[in-house]
Amino acid sequence: MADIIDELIRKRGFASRIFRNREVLHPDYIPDTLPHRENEIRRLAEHLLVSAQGMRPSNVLIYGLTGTGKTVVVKYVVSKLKEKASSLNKRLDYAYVNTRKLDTTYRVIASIAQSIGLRVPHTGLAISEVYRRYINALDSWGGLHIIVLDEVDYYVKREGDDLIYKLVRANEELSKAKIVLIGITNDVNFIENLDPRVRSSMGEIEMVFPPYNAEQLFTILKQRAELAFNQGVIEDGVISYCSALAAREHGDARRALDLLRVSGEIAEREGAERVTIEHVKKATLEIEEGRIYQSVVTLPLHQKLVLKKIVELVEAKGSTTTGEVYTAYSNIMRNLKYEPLSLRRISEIISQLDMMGLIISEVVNRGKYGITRIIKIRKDMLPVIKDALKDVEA
Ligand SMILES: Nc1ncnc2c1ncn2[C@@H]1O[C@H](COP(=O)(O)OP(=O)(O)OP(=O)(O)O)[C@@H](O)[C@H]1O
Repeated sequence: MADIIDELIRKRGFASRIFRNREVLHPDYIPDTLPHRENEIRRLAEHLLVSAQGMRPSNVLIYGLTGTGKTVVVKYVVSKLKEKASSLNKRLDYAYVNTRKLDTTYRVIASIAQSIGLRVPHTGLAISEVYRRYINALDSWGGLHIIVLDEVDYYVKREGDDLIYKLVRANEELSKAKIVLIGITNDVNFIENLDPRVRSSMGEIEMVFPPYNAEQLFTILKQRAELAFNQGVIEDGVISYCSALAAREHGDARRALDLLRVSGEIAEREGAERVTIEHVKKATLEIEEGRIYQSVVTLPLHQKLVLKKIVELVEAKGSTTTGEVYTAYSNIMRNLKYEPLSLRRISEIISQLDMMGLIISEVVNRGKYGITRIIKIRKDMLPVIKDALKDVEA
C-alpha cells in the first residue's frame, strides 16, 4: 500500500504543477477588479451612496443572462461600501441571500435578521415575529441596510411576494434606519409577474447586464489565469479558445472560468506539464457530460422510462420513431401494471427531451406513410445517459 502512495508522490509531488491558487477560479471568489463592468459598478455604487446620504432609498432590479457578472458586481460594490463605511464610522451593512438556496420565507427573513447580528432560532418563531424583531433591531442600529435577494424570481414563484412587499414598505415604519432592496434575476419577465404594488417599488431602478463578447471574456480569463496557474503552464491559445467557446454560448463568464478550471484539472490528472487546447476539448466534453448526467437523473419517472426505451431502440437499430417508442413504453407500463400515458403525452415528452439536448429528433415526411419523427442520440453521449438511467428498472 505504501508503494502506491510513494509512487503517486514521486509522480505528482506535493505542490500542484499546474495550479498556484485554485480558489481564484471558484465561483464565490471576488476579484480585486472586474473588467468591463466599470459602468455598472459606478452606477450601483452612486445610487447606494445617495441612499446612504439620507435620501429616500430606491430599490434596484438587476437583469442579465447567467454569468454576466450580476452577483459578483453586487457583492463587490456592497462589500467595498461596507468596508469604507466602517473606516469612516458610518453605519452601512448588507445581507446577501441566495433565495434559490434558502428556500423558505422563514429562512430568508432569518438570514436577513442574522446579518445585523440578531440571533434567530432555526424554527419555532412566527415569520411576523422574526420580521418585527428585525425591524426593531434595525431601527435601534440606525444605518442603511442593503438587502440583496439573488435569484429572486425563484423565491417569488415559490413563496409569493408578500415578504418583498413588506420589505419595500418597511422604510415607512423605520425612523432612524433605512432599507434598500437589490433584486437579481435572469428572468426578464420576472417583473411582469409581480403584484403591481411591488412592481413599482421593486423596479424603481433597473439595470441590465449585457453578455460578454469573446474579447471581454479574454481579459477576464487572463486576469484570473495569472493568479490561478503557475507561470508558463497555460499554452498559447488556450485562453482565447476558452473565451471563444464561452462567447458562442451567450457570453457566460462562469462557463469560461469553469472551462479553464476543468482544463487545468484534466492536465493535472494526466500529469501534464502544461494546459493545452486538447485539455480544453476534453474539458468541454466533461462539462457537457456532467450537465447531461444531472439533467437525466433529475427527470420525472415517465420521462426516464421514455428515454430508457429510446436508448435501447437506438442501440439496437441506430435510430427509432415515436411509434416504436410508444409501443415499447406501453409494454413496460402494462408489465408493471400501470396505465400508460397517451401517445400525445409521449410525443410531448419526446419534444421536451429534444429541447433539453438529450436526444436529436427530426420530423420527416414519408409520403403516403405520413409524417414521422426520427429519433437519435449522440454516440458520445450514450454512455453517460445510460449511466444516469442505470437505476431505472424497466
Ligand atoms: N467582469 C468580470 N471580471 C471578473 N470576473 C467576472 C466578471 N464577470 C463575471 N465574472 C466571474 O464569472 C462568474 C460568474 O459571474 P456571476 O456569478 O456574477 O454571474 P451572474 O450574472 O450572477 O450569473 P447567474 O445569473 O448565473 O447567477 C464568477 O466567477 C465571477 O467572478
